[in-house]
Amino acid sequence: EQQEEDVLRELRLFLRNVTERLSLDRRFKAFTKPVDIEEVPDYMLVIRKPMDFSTLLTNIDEQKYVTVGEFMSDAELIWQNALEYNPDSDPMDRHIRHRACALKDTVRAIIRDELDEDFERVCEEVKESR
Ligand SMILES: CC(=O)c1csc(NC(=O)C2C[NH2+]C2)n1
Repeated sequence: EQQEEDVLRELRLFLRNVTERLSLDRRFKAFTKPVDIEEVPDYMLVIRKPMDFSTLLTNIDEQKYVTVGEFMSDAELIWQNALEYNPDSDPMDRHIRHRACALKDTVRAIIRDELDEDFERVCEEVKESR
């Protein structure tokens, strides 16, 4: 009913705000768009489920996420994929792993500081009722 639509609209506003703030952070530039196959041809062979901020925003607008937990499952792919694709000791791999770890800690801190537990509980109840 209407109250449910109000809750999901507020969720989308929160998730868009978080994702847009991450997209503006220069440390996370490598994560803003899907990896370019021309530049990194073997990426799709190694990474089964690519994810990036622009895809998160599209998913939000397509109302894919009913809870913050569902959003986090996709958001976590961004740093998990980067750690998987860049395992070596060479400086470039270490650099992107450092940024992936910074992204993980940044997202977790934002959710801890800015998501009201009661709000997420209401979203979970909407999800269970569907
Ligand atoms: C988004 C992401 O994880 C990414 C984009 S390029 C890249 N890694 C490299 O280009 C090479 C450095 N060792 C492989 N990782």
